[in-house]
Amino acid sequence: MTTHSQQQRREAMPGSSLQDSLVALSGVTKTFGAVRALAGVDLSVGPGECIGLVGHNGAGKSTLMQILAGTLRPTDGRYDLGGETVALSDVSVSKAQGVGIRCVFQELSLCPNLTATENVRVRHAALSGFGWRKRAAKLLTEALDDIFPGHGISPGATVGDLSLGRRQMVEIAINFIATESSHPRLVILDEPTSSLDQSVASQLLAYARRFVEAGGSIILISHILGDIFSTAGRIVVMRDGAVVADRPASEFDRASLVAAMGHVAEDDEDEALAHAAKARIGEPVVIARPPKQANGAAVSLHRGEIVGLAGLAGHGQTALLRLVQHAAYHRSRLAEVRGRIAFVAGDRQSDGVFPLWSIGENVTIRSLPALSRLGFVSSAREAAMEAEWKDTLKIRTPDMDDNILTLSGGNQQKALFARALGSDAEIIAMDDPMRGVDVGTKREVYERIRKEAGEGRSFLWYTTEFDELLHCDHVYVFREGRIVAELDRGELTEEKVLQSSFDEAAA
Ligand SMILES: Nc1ncnc2c1ncn2[C@@H]1O[C@H](COP(=O)(O)OP(=O)(O)OP(=O)(O)O)[C@@H](O)[C@H]1O
Repeated sequence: MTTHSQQQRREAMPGSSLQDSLVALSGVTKTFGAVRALAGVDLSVGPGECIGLVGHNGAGKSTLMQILAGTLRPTDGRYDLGGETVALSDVSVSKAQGVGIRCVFQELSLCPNLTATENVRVRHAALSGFGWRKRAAKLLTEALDDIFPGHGISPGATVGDLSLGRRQMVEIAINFIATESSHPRLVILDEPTSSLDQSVASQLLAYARRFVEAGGSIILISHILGDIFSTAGRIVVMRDGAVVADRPASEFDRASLVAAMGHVAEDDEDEALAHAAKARIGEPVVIARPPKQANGAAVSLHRGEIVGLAGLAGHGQTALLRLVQHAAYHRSRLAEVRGRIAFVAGDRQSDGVFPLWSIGENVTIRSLPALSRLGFVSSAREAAMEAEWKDTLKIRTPDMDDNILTLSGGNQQKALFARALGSDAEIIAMDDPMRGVDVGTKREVYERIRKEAGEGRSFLWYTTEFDELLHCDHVYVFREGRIVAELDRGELTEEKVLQSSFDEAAA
């Protein structure tokens, strides 16, 4: 832990207190043009440590990790690897990898047109020569078996054909592979559970604990505070580019951690839990039957309702949302949609963000007809909409004209929310949209969804987080592409959802 007194000692005896650490940063700053992403950060990581790194969207967590992993150079400060100071101009991925630092980034970095085995080869150059394919496949399968028992992933599968969750599992496994020339000593996991369903996420966190017990180090970034508390021995809190707390996890509870991040402590949780399911009145605005459903069951959504789609990831929920979206514009024998619909993508990289456009353009694109007069888009109205949503969802940027990719991951997701919520759509379909969104913003979005549902908007919401289902009026649990249970708000429990998700007989 980098306490104040350690800091003073470090200043008195340069380098001495850093010698035991695998990697240590002091006074590190990073600027991107006018944006100061890091404002003098100290962080050291020793062997056998699991550090939970938390903070609001745009606090600087990913930037800090990119510096640790050598993919970004600090603007200023000091960078020590294995007790040796590295000149800032020499900070590089190969130097960091040389001491065993690996990073699983938030935006997946596998090559989609290669197989999982070939991606292992890309990451581990040592796997070359005769028989590399066999060796790489074996190492990958062993790592997957160790971390995600029962994963069902074939090493010969093309990555682009795998679900987002499975791609994430391959990416994680690749980073834990040890070869003759390289062993993982510090693995950075930047929101690793955001695309995994709960049972797979638990496997990963259990593996992380075993890795740390065996002397390895982990930095875990997550907005799911339960993940942090169950896994980290030490918690580092970042706010506006600075570390504002760095203490043993046992010294925090949920409320003090949320407060340290700068969010208002939550006291309104019960409000969500207490609300009763809305009575279903009139005709549904959406009715959709999964293609594999044999018994006639269908998802129905009424005006002003929040309907949740639950179950393990990849069991047909996203496919149903796509079916509904398609049916809004084309005739379909499986789905009927009465009303304008907007979609909030979960896989923002491939489905949501227009990467060459500005933040503002990404927000307003769905609303251009409403912002136009006599066929011309009014730039004043466009700017007003951008300003309103920047403020409402606290999108952290100095300028909405900046490219969308300059935003942190969570802030990109907020822009997608703004696009849908700010549009004139009567129905909002959401594909596990809260991935990577910080605790404070999530609460504001939940509140907004409930308020808008109260005013008549309808929400069809696929989520992998059980707590989010508590905001729904009705929940449909999916398994193997079919609806296997329908639960009213009053009868919803985590146990029932899990039971239906796994129960063979239920199908
Ligand atoms: N390439 C870039 N160009 C301009 N600004 C950037 C760039 N990368 C990051 N930033 C800015 O740096 C700040 C920190 O971003 P960072 O991604 O580190 O945040 P984070 O804490 O990881 O957020 P999240 O929880 O949303 O992932 C943000 O204001 C972001 O907009």
